[in-house]
Amino acid sequence: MSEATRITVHGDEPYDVVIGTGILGELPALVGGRARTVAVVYSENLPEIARPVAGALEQAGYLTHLVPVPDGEAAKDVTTLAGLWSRFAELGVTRSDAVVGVGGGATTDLAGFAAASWLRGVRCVLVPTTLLAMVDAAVGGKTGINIAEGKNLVGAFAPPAGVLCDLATLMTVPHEDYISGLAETIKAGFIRDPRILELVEADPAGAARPDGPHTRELVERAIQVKADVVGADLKESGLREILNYGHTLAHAIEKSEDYRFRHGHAVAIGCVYAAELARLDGRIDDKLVERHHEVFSSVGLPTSYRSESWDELRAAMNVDKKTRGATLRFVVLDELASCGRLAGPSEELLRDAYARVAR
Ligand SMILES: NC(=O)c1ccc[n+]([C@@H]2O[C@H](COP(=O)([O-])OP(=O)(O)OC[C@H]3O[C@@H](n4cnc5c(N)ncnc54)[C@H](O)[C@@H]3O)[C@@H](O)[C@H]2O)c1
Ligand SMILES: O=C(O)C(=O)C[C@@H](O)[C@H](O)[C@H](O)COP(=O)(O)O
Ligand SMILES: [Zn+2]
Repeated sequence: MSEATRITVHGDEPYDVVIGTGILGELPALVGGRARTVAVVYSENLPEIARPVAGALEQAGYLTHLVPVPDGEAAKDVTTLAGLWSRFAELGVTRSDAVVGVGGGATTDLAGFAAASWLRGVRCVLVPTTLLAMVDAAVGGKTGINIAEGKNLVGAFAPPAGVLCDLATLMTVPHEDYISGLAETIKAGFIRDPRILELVEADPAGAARPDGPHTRELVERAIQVKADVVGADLKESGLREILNYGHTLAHAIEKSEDYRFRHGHAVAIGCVYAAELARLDGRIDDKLVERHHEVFSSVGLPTSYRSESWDELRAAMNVDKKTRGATLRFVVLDELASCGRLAGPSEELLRDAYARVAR
């Protein structure tokens, strides 16, 4: 057990992200005293993590029910969501009760939306178990599911009541899923906290392991970036868009690949693409673009992607949530840790930048 760090996310209803090792004992306080019944929604892949979570709640006196959902991205669909609503009805989850979501970002996105939509909103505490979910998905209140037309197109802004990041759970995360989370961590470095980039660059192999020397600092720094941004702009009216760096192409790749492509891997490619766009638009120099290629590839993330159809990928980008009317908008860097927007880029620019990542 290690001493926990608390990062408060400010806003109308502030909440804490609690970070440490062996800190399950902190969970009941996050769930709070009002709830009696707690539905623990967890990925069916993770019973060994979900059972102790439920145990800690039972010990604290809650009537606790384990509610498994299919693993990973496949669970972020309307059928699974409807199944959760029915289960909550059976279990008698009332407005004063709570949902606890346990798993990677797919599970926390789903559990968060199920809680936000059940009875128009019940208390939700998230226990992220992947690096990606800790540094990004579980913090900030974006919840939702995918539909055939695009990624996360149905959902709600519904901040959790608390987030518990037990770093011990990271030890069993498959390597490819771990580095997928590193992509969002590195993204936070480019948009806001370059110290993250320095830590990764100094020891890429260490950064790519959950027991690396700087894991906790990387997690805390990335969560701090997310907390600062969503605390200032929950509903993405401006600043929050920077967290979407790399995501315009990333979500198009995920959709084209039927959501069987890891989110972080797509984000790494998307960030390189955004850097290439910024270079072609005269905003950043070759060195900063090369830094993107190097830092992502140093930890084993992809920096190139060739689609069978550029037209399909290009069309998929239109449903990006930053699009306004017919105007596609990208988050780009004007310099390191300073973001601008590229609105309505020409088709030629989009294709030229793509040629540089399709190598
Ligand atoms: N809401 C947001 O702000 C936000 C931010 C970033 C990403 N996301 C979403 O998060 C999702 C990606 O999350 P992810 O990368 O965590 O993927 P994921 O949830 O699919 O989990 C990846 C895999 O890791 C396994 N796993 C999880 N924890 C484990 C553990 N401790 N030990 C062993 N295996 C474990 C899961 O069973 C799964 O097979 C995407 O749907 C993405 O859109 C949301
Ligand atoms: O929190 C945000 O805001 C983000 O954009 C973080 C992203 O990493 C995340 O993948 C998010 O789910 C994307 O949101 P979307 O609105 O583009 O679906
Ligand atoms: Zn993301």
